[in-house]
Amino acid sequence: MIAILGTGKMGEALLSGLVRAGLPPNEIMATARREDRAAALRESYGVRVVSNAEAAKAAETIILAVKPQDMGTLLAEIAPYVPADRLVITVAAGITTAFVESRLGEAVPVVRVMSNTPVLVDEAMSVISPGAHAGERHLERTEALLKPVGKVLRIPESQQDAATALSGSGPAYFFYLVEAMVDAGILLGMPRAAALDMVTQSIVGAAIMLRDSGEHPVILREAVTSPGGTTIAAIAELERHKVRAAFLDAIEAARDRSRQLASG
Ligand SMILES: NC(=O)C1=CN([C@@H]2O[C@H](COP(=O)(O)OP(=O)(O)OC[C@H]3O[C@@H](n4cnc5c(N)ncnc54)[C@H](OP(=O)(O)O)[C@@H]3O)[C@@H](O)[C@H]2O)C=CC1
Ligand SMILES: O=C(O)[C@@H]1CCC=N1
Repeated sequence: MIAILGTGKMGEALLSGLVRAGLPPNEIMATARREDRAAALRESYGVRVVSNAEAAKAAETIILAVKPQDMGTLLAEIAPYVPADRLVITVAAGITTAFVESRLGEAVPVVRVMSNTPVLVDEAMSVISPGAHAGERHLERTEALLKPVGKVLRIPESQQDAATALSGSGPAYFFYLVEAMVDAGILLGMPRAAALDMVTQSIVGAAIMLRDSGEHPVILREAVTSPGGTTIAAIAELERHKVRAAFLDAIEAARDRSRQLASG
């Protein structure tokens, strides 16, 4: 039995992935804070929505998917019901395995995961790190859960905040870029729907080339950038506005915010 505690956006994305991967709904439990949310989850996935205590008691694998700010309260609630033979997976930004271990009060195996919302289309990037009491079999169990919904990479926990900033938040940067490019299309007089189509297909095409060609992004960009042409005119403006420096600063700010989150 697998339980997802705090089934919001990320918890539901993981839940839907488990169901798509063929896990029977009667082997999944979910928890929610509001009854309307609980009813919606029951209705959409056919899973049992129960209390946190009930889920913690019954599940061999417990996935903690509340916001970092709610993690202390949730852990205090479930601590009496989590013996050391369980696997606890935390997907919250900034929450360390040590934070979870210290509150569960037993030698509970904890694996920290940072995934992202493309889990909804089986294209997640999930990075995983073991806590003090988690071994190879716990990592393998975590990988088995996450591999059907995307790519999984093991990283040292010291890199989790950076990974949160890069791939956890990453999809938001691309959506933001798409918004900005569509606005540019509107500025140039393009209908919104056509602009969105053009930008979306360009980002999908570019992403697939990047993933499947094995080429470095610089080579791929250079192939688009004709001497004296249109692309270099745009790139000159991006450089003038220090877009690369903005990305470096932005992702560093996200990493710093991830580090702060465990302290509320
Ligand atoms: N969104 C994303 O792209 C990603 C999010 N994450 C991580 O996932 C976690 C959840 O984020 P996200 O899904 O965006 O946030 P949400 O607010 O959508 O999800 C959290 C859910 O937990 C519920 N909740 C809070 N406390 C309890 C409790 N004690 N018992 C039961 N349910 C509870 C909330 O209920 P209510 O609706 O009533 O507030 C909410 O539905 C965070 O820790 C975040 O860092 C990680 C990677 C990507
Ligand atoms: O914005 C956040 O805090 C979460 C963590 C990574 C993506 N979303």
